[in-house]
Amino acid sequence: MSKQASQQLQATIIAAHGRHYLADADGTKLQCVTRGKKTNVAVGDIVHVTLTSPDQGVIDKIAERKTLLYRSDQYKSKLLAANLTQLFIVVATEPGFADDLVSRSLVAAEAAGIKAHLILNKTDVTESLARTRERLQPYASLGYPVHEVSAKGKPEETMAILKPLLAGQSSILIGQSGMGKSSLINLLVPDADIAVREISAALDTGKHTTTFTRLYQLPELGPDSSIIDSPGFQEFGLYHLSEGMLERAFVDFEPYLGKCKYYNCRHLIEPQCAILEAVAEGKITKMRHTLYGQLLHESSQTLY
Ligand SMILES: Nc1nc2c(ncn2[C@@H]2O[C@H](COP(=O)(O)OP(=O)(O)OP(=O)(O)O)[C@@H](O)[C@H]2O)c(=O)[nH]1
Ligand SMILES: [Zn+2]
Repeated sequence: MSKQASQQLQATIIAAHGRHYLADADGTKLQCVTRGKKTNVAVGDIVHVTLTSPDQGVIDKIAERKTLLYRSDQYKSKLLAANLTQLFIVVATEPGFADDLVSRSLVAAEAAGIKAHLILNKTDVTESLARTRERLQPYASLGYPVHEVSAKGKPEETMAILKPLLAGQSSILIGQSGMGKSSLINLLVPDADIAVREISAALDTGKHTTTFTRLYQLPELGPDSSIIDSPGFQEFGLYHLSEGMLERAFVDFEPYLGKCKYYNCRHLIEPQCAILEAVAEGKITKMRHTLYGQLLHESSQTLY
């Protein structure tokens, strides 16, 4: 009699907390750990798991990723999610949103090869609607779609707008705290709260915290439809982007790249720089160029 081979399964990582992961293998939830001290697994990863008990396993292999979204600080980069096809930045009429965070999210999406959209929530707050629309105009001009919704005021209309956008896609919602991200998730995933409690228990996060990224399948929108909810954050560090990646992640720079006098132009103070000329002519906004300069500076500060 041969010893029974330990069973291997393919699963999707649906939540991560430190080195503890929760994976979904055709509906069965598996608590997983990595071998050694590796923390290179992201929510959305397709993994091969060797079972150590009916609901526990070890991650042996990560399948090749289609995309990988990061953020980073000076010291390390952090995997946000794998295999995304699109990213939604949630902003609201109230409280006000930070342009810096929106712009950084757009740059991160471009660098990862992920389509980016904006969602303007709380359109029922009419006092600040016109002003917020105005603030979003520069992003719409860059070609990023802006979808107006009201999770609390018009839940059905909101669902009707979002569902077709999410069908067949792997999406992530990101945004600052208070924009209504949880309200949108609760509309799209009615039992999200229960799932969060289950995940917290399985990952032993200690309390019913929502400070972890988690993936929800959206089977009613067709196969391969899922949405990832990430904790609200106030910063989006992009220290990991190289200079070459940065200039390409600014869609508004595209028509001018390769047209500077110096092939290695950094577009900061160089003479006959096509980007600086476009800024002077108002074809690239000062806000975007300033952010580019800031990100270039950050990318030179990495300690890893
Ligand atoms: N007026 C109005 N308020 C909304 C709407 N959507 C959400 N809110 C409110 O905005 C507040 C924040 O909503 P949440 O869904 O908790 O926001 P969040 O972005 O998940 O915030 P965090 O949980 O802090 O990350 C709550 O008081 C919601 O009731 C909306 O469409 N209109
Ligand atoms: Zn230049």
